[in-house]
Amino acid sequence: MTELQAKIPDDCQTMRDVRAGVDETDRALVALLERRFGYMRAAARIKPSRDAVRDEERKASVIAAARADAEARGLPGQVVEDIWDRLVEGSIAYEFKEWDRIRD
Ligand SMILES: C=C(O[C@@H]1C=C(C(=O)O)C=C[C@H]1O)C(=O)O
Repeated sequence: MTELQAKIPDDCQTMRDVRAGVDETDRALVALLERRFGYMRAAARIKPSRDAVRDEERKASVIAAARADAEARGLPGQVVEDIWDRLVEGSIAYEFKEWDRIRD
């Protein structure tokens, strides 16, 4: 990942500073999503059965870990849980598409 240039939040003095920080952070998050979706393509390649794509037990554990991590950092747990629910559902949909695509 490229190095971050924007001011840290506590050093921001203007909305220009804030928005530069938000935009830079968003680009970094999307780069991490690119990596995470790459693991979904790997899972689609590795899982032998289509039935294994959706794993509810793993989904619950991934979301609980994100929530616990967020709360330990002083972030709102419910917000992070909701984001992760959407992220994992989107990941599962992506993994299904990929599973079908490589076996067609
Ligand atoms: C990548 C996996 O496939 C799915 C995607 C998950 C995720 O986005 O974290 C979690 C559970 C699975 O339903 C997996 O089984 O670990």
